Formats: sequence, C-alpha cells, structure tokens
Amino acid sequence: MRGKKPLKELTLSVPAQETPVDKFLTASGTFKDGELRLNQRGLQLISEENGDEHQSTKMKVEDVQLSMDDLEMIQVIGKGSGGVVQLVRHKWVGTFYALKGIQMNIQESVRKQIVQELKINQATQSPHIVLCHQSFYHNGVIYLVLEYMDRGSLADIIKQVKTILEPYLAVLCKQVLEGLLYLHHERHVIHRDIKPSNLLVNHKGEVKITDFGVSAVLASSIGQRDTFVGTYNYMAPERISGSSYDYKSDVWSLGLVILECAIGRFPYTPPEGEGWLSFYELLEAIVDQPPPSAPADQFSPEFCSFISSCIQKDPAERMSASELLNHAFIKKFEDKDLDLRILVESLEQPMNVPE
Ligand SMILES: Nc1ncnc2c1ncn2[C@@H]1O[C@H](COP(=O)(O)OP(=O)(O)OP(=O)(O)O)[C@@H](O)[C@H]1O
Repeated sequence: MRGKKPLKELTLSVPAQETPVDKFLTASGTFKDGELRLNQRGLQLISEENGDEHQSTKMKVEDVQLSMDDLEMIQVIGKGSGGVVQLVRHKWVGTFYALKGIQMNIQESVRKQIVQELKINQATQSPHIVLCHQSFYHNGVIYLVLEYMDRGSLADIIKQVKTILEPYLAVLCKQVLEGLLYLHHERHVIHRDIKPSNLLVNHKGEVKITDFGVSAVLASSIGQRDTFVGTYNYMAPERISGSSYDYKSDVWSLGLVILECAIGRFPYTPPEGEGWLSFYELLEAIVDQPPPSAPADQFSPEFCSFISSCIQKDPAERMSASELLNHAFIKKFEDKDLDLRILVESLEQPMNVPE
C-alpha cells in the first residue's frame, strides 16, 4: 500500500562544501565573481580588457535609481526555499516592488550558478518574464528588486478557484509559451523550474515567468544550508533519470501545470482515498509509467491533444514552445478577444496594497 507522505514536502539532503569568504567578498563588502560586482549600490560588470566599469544595463531601464535606503518594507508576501519575498514601496516615487532576499551561501558551485543567473536576469527583457529592476548584495544577502505581480502566483490562484476553464487556460498558456520562447530562443536558457508558484499574475491579466534558474540554484542549497529543498513534481523524466535534457524539459513541466489547473489536482496524485505517492513512488511513476493525460470525456480534443503534445516522455516526441504556440488549442481561442482580467478580477487579491 502507498505511503502517506504529502507530495509537497519532498526533500533530499546533500552535503555542503564551504569556500573561504575572502574568495568572493572584498574587504568593503562587495560580492565579486569574475567581471561581476554586487554591493549596496547595485550590480556592475567590469570589462576584463580595459578595467572599465560599466553600470548594469538593467539599471538604465529605470528612470529611478533604486537603493535599499529608498525602499520601505510593507509586508512579507511569500516564502520560498531561498528566502523571503517582501512587498516594498519606493519611498519617494511610490512604486511597489517585490523584494526577494536570497541568503548567500559560500558553497562555490552554488555561488557560480547564482552569478550566472544574476547575469541572465539582468539581460532579460520580455513582457512575459518578471522584470528584475536591480540587485544588491548587503550583509550576506543578495536582494532582487522584482516587478510586483499583484495577483500572486498561479499556485495562489488555483488554491482559490480549484480549476480554470479551457478558454482561460489557452490565454494563460499562450503567455507562458511566449515567455518560454523568449528564454529558449533568445536567451538560450532552460528555466528548469516551471511550476505554479513560478508563474505570476497581475491585475492586468498578464502572466509572467519568474525565478528562471535562480530558484533551481536556490533549491540546490542556499536556503537551508545543508539541505536540498525543492520539488521534483514537475520535473521531466529525462531529468529525473539523469539523462541529458534540453529546452523541452520546460515543456513537460508546463504541460503538467496546465493539466493540474484543468483537473484541479496534481496529475500524479492517486485517486481519492488511496493516500499520497511517496517520494520514490512519484519519481518511479514519472519515469516508468505512461504519462498522465486529460480525460477525453471532460475536455475538448484540442486540449487533450495539447496536453499530450507537452507530456510526452520522450523529449523528441514533445513539441517545442514555438510549435505549441501554433497548436490548435492555442489558435482556437486566439481571436476570441478573451481577457484574463475577467478571471483575476473575480479573485481575492493576495495582498491588499495600501492606497
Ligand atoms: N515578483 C513578485 N510579485 C509578487 N509576488 C511574488 C513575486 N515573487 C514571488 N512572489 C511570491 O512569493 C512567493 C515565494 O516566491 P519564491 O520565488 O521565493 O519561492 P517559490 O517559487 O514559491 O518556491 P521555491 O523557492 O521553492 O522555488 C511566490 O510563490 C509568490 O507568491
């Protein structure tokens, strides 16, 4: 009979290795790695050839130069494995941001990945990727000043509505696919952690991907120093079995997320009354069993086909983000002028932002 461990609490421990602090911190408290410098004033890239300092291009996106002193803390809006996310307001301009703090870990491999992700974050600009306005390093914590998504994550939304209807799913999915297309084709980045809590929504009905790579890096030890904390629930079979993987692994994860939103439960959850899958049963089911599918008696043929185009165990059989953008399920609702605002306006706002 199956174990009773809840799926959400799957954890795995790995030993941490430490690196002397002076290898990545200057005496003045600047975090450095190769050309990257991160301190209270923000992020800078130092050109290796001529030693020139140039400000991060991301800083130029803002007319307002952000500094930690300018930000007023309002309240905690979320907690992830790496740290806390707070709603903050620019004291003078009044703009709201989500400030994500990442406890710095001195494990070398993790640090390298964070640096990599900070650089990607800095260069990323797409209407379907949560904008990172700026980053700071201060007292052992890396802070990311993120665009505030005032309707929270898809995880928050499905807690409230349980299921989302096909037309809204098509609109939502199209936006996520456009974000993935940008990451895959223009940035050459595999997100690696597509899950409901990494898809954020705002009152305009915009859906944006967040945490690309950073969360995967965090999961591999920053938050809880000696412990790997993350979810394998949405991980593609080729990643679980240690085979090589590519952009298509994000498509598997998206397929599972969309199916979950449609049926109102995580697709690998056993039928009611049969308990939970244990950690190993879940991994075994993903790798060895046929993939889940949308029940044909409850969903349109286009939706069922869309899901099975995403949740193919063999990545070669899985469609890419660009192919999926042309799938009949997405096309079916494209000219219907559907607005996700209608869905989000009916929801409780996760955070009552003061006027
Ligand atoms: N830019 C943002 N705007 C609004 N809310 C946000 C923003 N970023 C994060 N949040 C909220 O904070 C929560 C925690 O985010 P965080 O990225 O730290 O962790 P997570 O993705 O939930 O989990 P994990 O760290 O395991 O990946 C999110 O689920 C979301 O509700």
